[in-house]
Amino acid sequence: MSLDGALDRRKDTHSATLTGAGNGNGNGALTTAIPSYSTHRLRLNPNTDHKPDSYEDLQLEFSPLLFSSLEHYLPPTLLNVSRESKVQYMREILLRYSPEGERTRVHGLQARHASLNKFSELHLLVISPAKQFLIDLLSILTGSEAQRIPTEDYIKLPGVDVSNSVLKINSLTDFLQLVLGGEPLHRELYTMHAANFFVPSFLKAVNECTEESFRSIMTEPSPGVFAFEMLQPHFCELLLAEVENFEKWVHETKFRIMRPNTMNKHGAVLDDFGLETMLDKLMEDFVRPMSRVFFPEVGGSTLDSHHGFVVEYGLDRDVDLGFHVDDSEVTINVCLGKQFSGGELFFRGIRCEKHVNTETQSEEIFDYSHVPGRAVLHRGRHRHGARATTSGHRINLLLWCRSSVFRELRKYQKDFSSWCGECQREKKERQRLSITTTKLELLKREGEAAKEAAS
Ligand SMILES: O=C(O)CCC(=O)C(=O)O
Ligand SMILES: [Fe+2]
Repeated sequence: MSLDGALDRRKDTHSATLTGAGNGNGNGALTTAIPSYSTHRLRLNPNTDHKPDSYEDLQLEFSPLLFSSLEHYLPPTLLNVSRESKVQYMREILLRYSPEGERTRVHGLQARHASLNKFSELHLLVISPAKQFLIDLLSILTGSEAQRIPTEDYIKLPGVDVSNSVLKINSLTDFLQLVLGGEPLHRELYTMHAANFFVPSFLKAVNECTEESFRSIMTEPSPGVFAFEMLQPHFCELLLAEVENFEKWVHETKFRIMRPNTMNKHGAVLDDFGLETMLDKLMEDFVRPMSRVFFPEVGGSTLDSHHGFVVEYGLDRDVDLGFHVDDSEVTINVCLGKQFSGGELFFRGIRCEKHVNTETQSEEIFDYSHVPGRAVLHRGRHRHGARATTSGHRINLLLWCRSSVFRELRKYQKDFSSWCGECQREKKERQRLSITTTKLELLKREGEAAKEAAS
């Protein structure tokens, strides 16, 4: 692999749109022919600036408010088409939620039995930006007024005992998963059970939470790269099965998911299928304590958001990964399995934005071989890539952790010599020059003084 070319800045695609499958380019053809559902797309994040039409005057089988609400989620190209086209498009999507034969009328609205049963036991904590849409959709599905409890952002369903179960909905994807029947396979993964997830040595080190305790379980084979045993084999198996299950569901429902970032064609964003809360805990309670100790100068103690995903390599998947820096302050990369050869990570020194393409010094060259269950912790700005996985399948869990404080402060700084290898070298060079100049100046003065004394 060549490292000569310009290095990539990996960006996640997480904030981009969630799209349905098919070509669905959403043009005006919709007025004359109603394509099958598979061509209908919704955005994951609503366009909040869009002013929706009113549908109050139309005789529709769904609440007019639902159509207005759903409009925010239409693909951009559809926002300005005629109201009739939008209605057709949105009806098609809504009808999908209440397929023929499963439909019933509750309080004059359509509801889907299966969903109704599911929801009747649930207290939904909705964290999604799609909140209002979900509330409207819930009203449709349950046939009664779903209520938002503003202080907690819960949705309460009338006549439902909410004390026993709480289900978090983080995203529209979560919701679709629930409604369309894409149930999680291993629910125990969705809340943090540290004793089941991590190996005892890792738990002990985090509990003690000192540099000494961390170093006792880690190696630092190259400055700023820490490797340690972290995940239990059973947890890796469950997570692999969960990812497989999710991908099967995606395939069956023909949803096209967003890939983890700009450089992968395979893999999945774990946050998008309900693991966001668990991964947030992983960042807060496990990654941040380590980063506070090892990476304080890049916001390690103030990590406050994450992007969590899996990457999948093999000859029939992504094969390798080009030279890049992550869009993170701190990255934790844990190998989940399975059997593979190749796939080594190569590291080439830490750089700030200005120096990202500067030369590598020999002492910055380091290669790391992945081992299932083992984690690598490094700064996001540590330049790296992954060599080809030459046989089998390699699946890794990645958590890119970010600090908004660090990102804000960075805007006002120019010198990053506390972490950037090149800034450090430049600073040392400046110091060396200034010492030499001072020495020369002193010598000159001594010479002059000697001359004066002699004359
Ligand atoms: O394949 C790997 O282990 C590296 C993945 C990586 O660097 C990334 O996803 O940012
Ligand atoms: Fe990376």
